[in-house]
This record gives sequence, structure tokens and C-alpha cells, in this order.
Amino acid sequence: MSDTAPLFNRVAFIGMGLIGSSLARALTEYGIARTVVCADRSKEVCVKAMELGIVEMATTEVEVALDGADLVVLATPVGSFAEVGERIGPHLKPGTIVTDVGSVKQAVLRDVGPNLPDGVHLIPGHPVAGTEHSGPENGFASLFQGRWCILTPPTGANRDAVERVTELWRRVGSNVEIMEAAHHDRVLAITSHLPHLIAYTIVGTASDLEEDTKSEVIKFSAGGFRDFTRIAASDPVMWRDVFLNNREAVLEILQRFTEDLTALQRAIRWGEGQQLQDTFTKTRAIRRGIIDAKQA
Ligand SMILES: NC(=O)C1=CN([C@@H]2O[C@H](COP(=O)(O)OP(=O)(O)OC[C@H]3O[C@@H](n4cnc5c(N)ncnc54)[C@H](O)[C@@H]3O)[C@@H](O)[C@H]2O)C=CC1
Ligand SMILES: O=C(O)C(=O)Cc1ccc(O)cc1
Repeated sequence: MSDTAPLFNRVAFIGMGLIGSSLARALTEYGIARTVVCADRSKEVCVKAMELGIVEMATTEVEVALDGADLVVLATPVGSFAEVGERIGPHLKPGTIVTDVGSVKQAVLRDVGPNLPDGVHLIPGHPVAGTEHSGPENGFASLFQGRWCILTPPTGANRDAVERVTELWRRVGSNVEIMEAAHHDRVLAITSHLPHLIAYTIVGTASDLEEDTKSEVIKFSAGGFRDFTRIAASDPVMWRDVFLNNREAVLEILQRFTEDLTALQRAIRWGEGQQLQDTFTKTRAIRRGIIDAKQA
């Protein structure tokens, strides 16, 4: 992976948490960038990133990190993008590429786009890869290998910039797909955002129940519930921002989900075993299809 020339001279990350630090590690390890620096509003995160040797320079001053960068990667929670956009805008030179790793994509065009001067290329991106952990100490370079990265360039985006960001993600091992931001947000609402909402709910309900009944719901939880607790351990600020910034798509999908859940509730109440079995047979086939597609 490192047998090609670096794609970028100096990459500046804004936000050096799980995803920023994973990508920063990969850019250095795979020879994709000559220099990697970062700004993070947390001094502790800056110190950690330096201690771990992930970046050459870390600062709490955004404008210091931007100096001489040909690629800027926003890797902060989506809710901070408007503020970050405002801060970086005045310091960016024409020709600079700005990308991000946010889990919601229309919000990037809305919040960052208007803050960028002419000649700066905004190419939003979303690596569909992560964990329930946060912070630079939990990042790792191989996180993106064999995973999807979705790019949502606005209409008329600079083609060379799109190609360079695409190539970056290919070199860290991802498959790249390009789509419209609105479509991304609808697809991710069902595949990622709703599952997280369900996990937060089910773990919360189980915990309340445990308190009410003084039982040991969580202690004796079997495999399925354990998977939910992993997801429900995901960063609260990050996920608050995802839901607030993908409100329409999440609410729409939640409506559909609630109706389908009610249909299952009715089937249970009225003993409609065939309906339950048909639904579970269909979903089993979907799971097997996903596994087969992965192995193909
Ligand atoms: N955690 C995951 O599994 C995935 C997260 N993402 C997206 O990646 C982005 C980052 O998420 P993580 O790395 O998980 O978060 P994180 O919590 O590990 O790191 C975020 C970092 O941003 C810094 N930060 C927050 N506000 C800031 C500001 N205004 N200026 C400068 N620094 C600021 C924080 O101090 C922190 O170090 C989010 O937009 C998230 O939606 C995308 C794919 C997967
Ligand atoms: O840990 C998990 O299972 C995830 O789902 C990670 C994840 C979180 C947010 C994203 O936008 C993409 C991937």
C-alpha cells in the first residue's frame, strides 16, 4: 500500500478522536501524507496525540494547524461543524481540499459550505466504519480496511479534488461510493442511526426495569442484549448530534419502524404464528444474503 507517492503534502485534522486518529495513523503508515498535524479543542487530546506519535504537531489553535495544509479533515462531532467551518474559513487558501468524516452529510454542505472561500474544494465523506469507543488512544490504522467510505460531493465539485479524496480512501483500504448527501442521510438513517436509537432505548428500558424490580436483567443478559449494550456505549455527544442533524430522515424511518413493530405486537397478541414466522424467515434470508455478499 505504500509503494506510491504521497497524495498530500500536509494534512490538518480538526478533531483527533477515534476516527481522526485512525485516519491520521493510516495516512502516515501507508505513506499517503508527508506530514500530519492536528487541532483539537482539548489540550489532553493534543498531548495524547503527540505522546502516541500520531501527529507531528498538535495544537488547540485551529489556525495554527491549517498553515500550509493542502488537505483539511474535519473529524469533530457533526454539531460542531458550523463553528469549525466559521473558524477555518478565513485561513484557507484557494486550492485547499476540505473533507470530513461526519455520520450525517447534508449538514456538512449546510454548515461548512457557506464558510469556505472561493477556490476551496469541499468534498464531504463518511467512512462507514467505527467502534463504540472514542479518543485518540482507541484509534487504529486498519479501521477502514474492507469497509465503505461514502463521498457526497456537491453538484459541480472539482473533479480533481473528488479523485484525490477517493484515492485517499482507496489507499486506506476502503471501497468508495459516491452519492447525493440527501440519499446518504436516508440510507444511513435506517442502517446506522435507527439501530443506535434502538440500542440506546432497549438498554435504557432494561436498566429501568432492573431498578424497578431489583432483578438482574443485565447480569444475565444473553448474546443479543450484549450486542445492544456495546452499541449503546457509543459516544453520547456524537450521537446527540447525529439525531439532531438527521432529524427528518430519522423521524420518517422511525414512523415506518413503529408501524412494523405494532404489526408484530398485534401478531403476538392474537397468536398469529404464521405472520411471525414469515417475518422472521424473511429477515433470516436478508442476513444470509449480507454474509454471502461479503464472502463473494
Ligand atoms: N465513532 C464512530 O464509530 C464514527 C464516527 N464518525 C464521525 O466522526 C466524527 C468524529 O467522531 P469520533 O472520532 O468518534 O469522536 P471522538 O469523540 O473520538 O473525537 C472527537 C474529537 O473532536 C474534538 N472536538 C470536539 N469539538 C471540537 C471543536 N469545536 N473544535 C476542535 N475539536 C473539537 C474532541 O475534543 C475530540 O477529541 C463525528 O462526526 C462522527 O459522526 C464516523 C464514522 C464512525
Ligand atoms: O460500532 C459500530 O457498530 C458502528 O456502527 C460504528 C459506526 C458509528 C457511526 C458511523 O457513522 C459509522 C460507523
